[in-house]
Amino acid sequence: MTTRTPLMAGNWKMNLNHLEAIAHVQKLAFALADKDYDAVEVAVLPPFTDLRSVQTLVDGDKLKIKYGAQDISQHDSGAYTGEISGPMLAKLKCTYVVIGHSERRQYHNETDELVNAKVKAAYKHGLTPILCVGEELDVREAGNHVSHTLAQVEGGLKDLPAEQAESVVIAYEPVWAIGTGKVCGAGDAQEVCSAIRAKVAELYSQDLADKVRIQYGGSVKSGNVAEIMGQADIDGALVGGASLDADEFVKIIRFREQ
Ligand SMILES: O=C(CO)COP(=O)(O)O
Repeated sequence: MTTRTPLMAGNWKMNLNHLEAIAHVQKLAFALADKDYDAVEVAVLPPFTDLRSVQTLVDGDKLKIKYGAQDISQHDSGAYTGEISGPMLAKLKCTYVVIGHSERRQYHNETDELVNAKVKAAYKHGLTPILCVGEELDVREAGNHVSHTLAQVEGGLKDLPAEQAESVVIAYEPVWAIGTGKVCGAGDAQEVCSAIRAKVAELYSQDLADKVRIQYGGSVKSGNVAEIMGQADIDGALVGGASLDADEFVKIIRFREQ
């Protein structure tokens, strides 16, 4: 059985300017410094405009905190006003990039085809995708949450070679649980996450599927993280709102101490 290091990632969404980002990462680093947190990988996912500042801080102070972006263009360069490319993110030494977040699917009409192109663009430039999948409320109420989510997994990973797929992070984020305070029950989240792992095994192999980290996201807080992390197929959390409060995010990172 492969041991997967949990990944606790803070998706800041469109919050914190670059000065606030510096203060926030310093606070996190300070709070995490007194104890070893090697057993958990920690990442922040700030807006693009903060990345250079976060990089300078992480590099300068040799912090173990990793960072990444919230989106990537499928193109390497060219006339794509407002877009940010893989080479630009790689130059900033980003480790991760969020791809296909439900807010981008919803407000920017991102399709599985585009998400798949972005996943490939990330790997082309040495970035690890955090591929977001998950159903809307009506889909869950109709009982189609598993098939809907698995179709997104299959679409996002289409034609991706095994050497790349084995390092992908998949974030299961039921849309109805994002920012609503309605956390998906741990058992319900496990049901979908185990189905995601089975789908990855079907697409590649059981061995590869055992290496892939699957996160849960949607109203994760210090009060519910331990139960979520207690599930066999949940290897971390993608945290929105609660990651903007450094003390709360540190409690989430230290879920084992609860
Ligand atoms: O969308 C999310 C993380 O990507 C979850 O957001 P909340 O934790 O604010 O519900």
